[in-house]
Amino acid sequence: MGAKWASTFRRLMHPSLDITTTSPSSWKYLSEGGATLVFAYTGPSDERFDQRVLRLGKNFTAVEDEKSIILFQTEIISCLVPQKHLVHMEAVMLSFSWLETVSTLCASSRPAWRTGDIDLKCTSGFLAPNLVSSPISVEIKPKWSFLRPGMRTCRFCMHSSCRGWTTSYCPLDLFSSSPSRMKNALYALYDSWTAGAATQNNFRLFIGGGLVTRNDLLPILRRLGLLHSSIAEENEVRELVVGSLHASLLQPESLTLLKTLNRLQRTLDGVGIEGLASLWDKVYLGKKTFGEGILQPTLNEWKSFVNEYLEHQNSSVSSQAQPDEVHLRYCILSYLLSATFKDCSIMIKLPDLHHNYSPSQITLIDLDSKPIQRLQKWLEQDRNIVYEYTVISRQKECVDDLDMSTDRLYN
Ligand SMILES: O=P(O)(O)O[C@@H]1[C@@H](OP(=O)(O)O)[C@H](OP(=O)(O)O)[C@H](O)[C@H](OP(=O)(O)O)[C@H]1OP(=O)(O)O
Ligand SMILES: Nc1ncnc2c1ncn2[C@@H]1O[C@H](COP(=O)(O)OP(=O)(O)OP(=O)(O)O)[C@@H](O)[C@H]1O
Repeated sequence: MGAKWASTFRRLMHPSLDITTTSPSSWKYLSEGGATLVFAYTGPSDERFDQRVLRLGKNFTAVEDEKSIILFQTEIISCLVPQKHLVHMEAVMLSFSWLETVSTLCASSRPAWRTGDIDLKCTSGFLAPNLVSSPISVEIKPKWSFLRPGMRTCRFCMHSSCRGWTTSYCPLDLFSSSPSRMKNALYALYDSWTAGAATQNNFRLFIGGGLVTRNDLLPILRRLGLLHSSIAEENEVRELVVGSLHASLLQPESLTLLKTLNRLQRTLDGVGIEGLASLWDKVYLGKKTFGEGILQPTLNEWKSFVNEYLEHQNSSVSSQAQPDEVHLRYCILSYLLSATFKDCSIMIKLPDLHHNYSPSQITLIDLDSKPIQRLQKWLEQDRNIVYEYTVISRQKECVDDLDMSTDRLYN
């Protein structure tokens, strides 16, 4: 056991911060996803909590415990993504009654369509830096950034069409490194956000530390003095937000991060879910259904996997092609990790709306490991998406500029 790992582990097993010493009302509901709820600290100044968020797991979801989540990020994800684009997380102690009060207090702030509640039985949660405490921050959940071999339409565009979403956002534009295509992607994200599709979660705007809707946007920008008095039209605000975001994503650091995310998603996807299912059949010869009896990887297994993956990446040696259990396990872990990167979000702190030159900050969040039991769900989901999409008469052609030649692993 390395010294760094041992000290991380000790801190995780014995979180020193007891959050129940703060008032539950000091934690303001900020946002949520399918598996967690996130609260911002708004209580009396306290250096342990100022500018921090608390992330709490939901019940009825297969979320790993906080210690495993943190170790997965500090020991595994940090080998693949530069630390400057990751949040530092810290475990904190919780109690049933404290969580119960937080749950009651936040009920009216949550979107009606979101299911699940705080898991009251959790004894620890985690703190992370508040990435939306600056005047303006944007969250983009970019989703799958590459075209699967043999496909003409990307997974996101097929999926949104099947869900009846009206959006022209295509992740391949966002990841293209082409300024004009990236700008189109940002306009598309912004426009579907202003169209008010509540369940579309690819774009969120935070102003003054809170989530805003299209209706709040102008008044809040004015109230916080973030808008020149000459700006009166919503369309002008659209130009300012997209322009500022565009400038921020065109900075070398942002472009490199987008390339890294694209390459991780693409290379870890490996043989794809169909390829994985057929590899499974070759190994088990019909004796086990896809994913049956499979165990969540341990931290050590993840470490070995990442080492092997990085070796293959740097030497361009492809993984062993024999259909044996070891190779199958490698491909499964690879796919599982790709699922994490396909579902993460990018948080961008914008300096302001009127100056596009100041440095912004770009961070990846939601890099938890996915439950291995989802393999069968992913197979069925992808088959359904492709099946439903193939009956559509006017299929979209997404453009994937695969150019990995200039994109080296950062480490
Ligand atoms: O399957 P997808 O692509 O729809 O992704 C799910 C997301 O749906 P989305 O397409 O972003 O609306 C879904 O997001 P929402 O709950 O819709 O915001 C979750 O992120 C889900 O992962 P988890 O349950 O939090 O581990 C995601 O599930 P996984 O595919 O990561 O298992
Ligand atoms: N460090 C942070 N600072 C500010 N806001 C955050 C932070 N971490 C998460 N959030 C907000 O909370 C939301 C939920 O967090 P997160 O994406 O980690 O949860 P999740 O349940 O795993 O999401 P999903 O269902 O999309 O996988 C994010 O979409 C974001 O809006």
